[in-house]
Amino acid sequence: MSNIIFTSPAKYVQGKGALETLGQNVESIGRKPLVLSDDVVWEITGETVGKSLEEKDIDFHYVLFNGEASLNEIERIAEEGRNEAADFVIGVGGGKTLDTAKAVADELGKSIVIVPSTASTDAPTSALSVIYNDDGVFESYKFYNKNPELVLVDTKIVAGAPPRLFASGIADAMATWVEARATIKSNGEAMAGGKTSIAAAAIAKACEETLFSYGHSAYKAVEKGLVTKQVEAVVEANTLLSGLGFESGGLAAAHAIHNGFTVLDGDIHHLTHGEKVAYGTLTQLVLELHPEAEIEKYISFYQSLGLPVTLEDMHLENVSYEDLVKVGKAATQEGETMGNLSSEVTAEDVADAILAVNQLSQK
Ligand SMILES: NC(=O)c1ccc[n+]([C@@H]2O[C@H](COP(=O)([O-])OP(=O)(O)OC[C@H]3O[C@@H](n4cnc5c(N)ncnc54)[C@H](O)[C@@H]3O)[C@@H](O)[C@H]2O)c1
Ligand SMILES: [Zn+2]
Repeated sequence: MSNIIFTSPAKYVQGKGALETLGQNVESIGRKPLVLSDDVVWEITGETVGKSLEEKDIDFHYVLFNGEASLNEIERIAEEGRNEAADFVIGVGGGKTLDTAKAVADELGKSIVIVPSTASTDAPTSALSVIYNDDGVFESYKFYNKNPELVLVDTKIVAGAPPRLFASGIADAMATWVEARATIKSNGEAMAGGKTSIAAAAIAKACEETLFSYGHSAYKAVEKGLVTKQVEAVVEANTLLSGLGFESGGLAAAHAIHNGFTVLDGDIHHLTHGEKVAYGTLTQLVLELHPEAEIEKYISFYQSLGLPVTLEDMHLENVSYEDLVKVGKAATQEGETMGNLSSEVTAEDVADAILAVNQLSQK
């Protein structure tokens, strides 16, 4: 019997204006960080990051992120880190920036500090990256020995990001309990490499409860750029609860189907990670034979957040059955987390369930 494994970052800080405390929170970690961020995010955060680090005499080297969490991009940035003798890495941005920053830190053998600029995924807390090829097709999960040293979330910045990203983070987080529950039921293994602890299960469950309670009002607040108590709760659910809950709780069909969707060409590539996960979650609920009323509760919640629940929403209204079987093949391939739902699910089962979600959502 394998062990229970629970893993987490050393420290999590969240609040309005938290970015101003970056310097004081990292001064014990190192003196010369490589800071990775794309141009959009750097425009929003660069001045505060710079000021906060300079206050503590921390001399940083900024590198512009090019947009894909690919092995080529990781190698390019790691090379800069070596040349600059960086002694730790700070990633500032969305999921792809953060995943790349984690991989760079691992290459350099240094600590990683994560500053999410959006609550769009549960990437911040985990000790893994999702790696794509340069064209954005899912390639693999890359695992590390250690979680981030620090995750620091400024809710003012996160709430100022496009509401679509916030809704995407809710979708990623809604998958957490659905997938952890399946992993527990099948006695599967979580991403952390062991069985699900009571702690991880409780966190995953609290994640879903928080989102059903406050997700919609938080989304409405973010549409107006407000940081309410509801927003704080949902940012915590999207980031901390979902992050701990998926990594130590387990992924199953929803994320395997998300990864499957990335093999398709076309407009689906313009959807966010969370949007594809939303449809994957509904597909998992169908595969699990949940009562219609239960699935409809998820569908209407997603609809209220502008998340995709039909094939048309997914830009797949003209998709062929063969292409859906391709998605199913990728989702059920050896090593995919579909095994945490059941090892008996076939590519055709996935294709049929994707179509069944579309039918349920038309009602
Ligand atoms: N490692 C993990 O544990 C894990 C978990 C979940 C998801 N992921 C990965 O995360 C990635 C998806 O991340 P994502 O959805 O954040 O997308 P992303 O990183 O591709 O893009 C985010 C976009 O939002 C913009 N942005 C970020 N903050 C902003 C702000 N405050 N204001 C305006 N624009 C802002 C960025 O410039 C960028 O264009 C996928 O690759 C997925 O596989 C990883
Ligand atoms: Zn995810």
